[in-house]
Amino acid sequence: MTEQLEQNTPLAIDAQHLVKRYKHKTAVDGISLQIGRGETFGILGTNGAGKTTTVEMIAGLRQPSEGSVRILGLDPFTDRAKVRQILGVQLQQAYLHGSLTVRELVNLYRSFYPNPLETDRALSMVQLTDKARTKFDNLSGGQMQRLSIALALIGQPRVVILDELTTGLDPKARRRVWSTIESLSDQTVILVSHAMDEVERLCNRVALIDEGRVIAQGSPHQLKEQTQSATLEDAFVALTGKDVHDDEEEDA
Ligand SMILES: Nc1ncnc2c1ncn2[C@@H]1O[C@H](COP(=O)(O)OP(=O)(O)OP(=O)(O)O)[C@@H](O)[C@H]1O
Repeated sequence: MTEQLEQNTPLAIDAQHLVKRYKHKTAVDGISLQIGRGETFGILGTNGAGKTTTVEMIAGLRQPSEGSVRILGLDPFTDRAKVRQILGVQLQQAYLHGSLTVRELVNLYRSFYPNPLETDRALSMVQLTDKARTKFDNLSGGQMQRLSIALALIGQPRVVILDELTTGLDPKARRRVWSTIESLSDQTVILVSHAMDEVERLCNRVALIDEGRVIAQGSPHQLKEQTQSATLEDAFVALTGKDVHDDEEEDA
């Protein structure tokens, strides 16, 4: 079923004119993204730009006010059960049962997928082998983060959404996670990030989001060329007029 879909659908993600309105705020204001199979696609933007809302709508976790999403041709709302089998998601805050151990959580997530990674392989991939018997609540922030990455990848999903992949990890752990992401073969990755080095290293294409809209899109190299910038961070500042670490309150 999934194989058939992939042959018929060149795009891994086809998001058309996504809008999310809250009572006093339009968080996402007409975002369209077309992401090909096998791409590692970065979503960059300042705090409050609408990145998380966008990927939550793509993942079927937040209902759009307008627009549509297809993941390998499937609608994440109406084809929820099928999408669950082909999609892995790492969100900024992991809502996991704190009294379960790391191994129990990995085994629980394995049970959701038809062809999951072996438990021990998943644990070693994120250097949590020696924490297998530790309860989630007793992990450090970085260990929780690494577990959430393992859980996003456990089902060998065709499409993976990673929101703030390595925020809070130490430099060594970041590099290991990057290698893990680089080793994913033919999976499609959407990476929401503030870290320019991470985006530049991992992503073949990037969308810059500002105030709920895509203001620029292209490879990191193209964005630098377009703005005659030496670094992606400089390109970001040139295109948005903001620093990537600006807070929305400071812009108001
Ligand atoms: N449930 C909600 N109700 C009202 N406003 C919301 C809600 N969720 C998000 N927002 C607002 O929508 C805007 C976009 O939020 P979002 O979390 O998507 O931004 P972001 O780009 O992911 O930011 P960050 O980098 O800080 O995570 C923000 O102004 C936020 O305050």
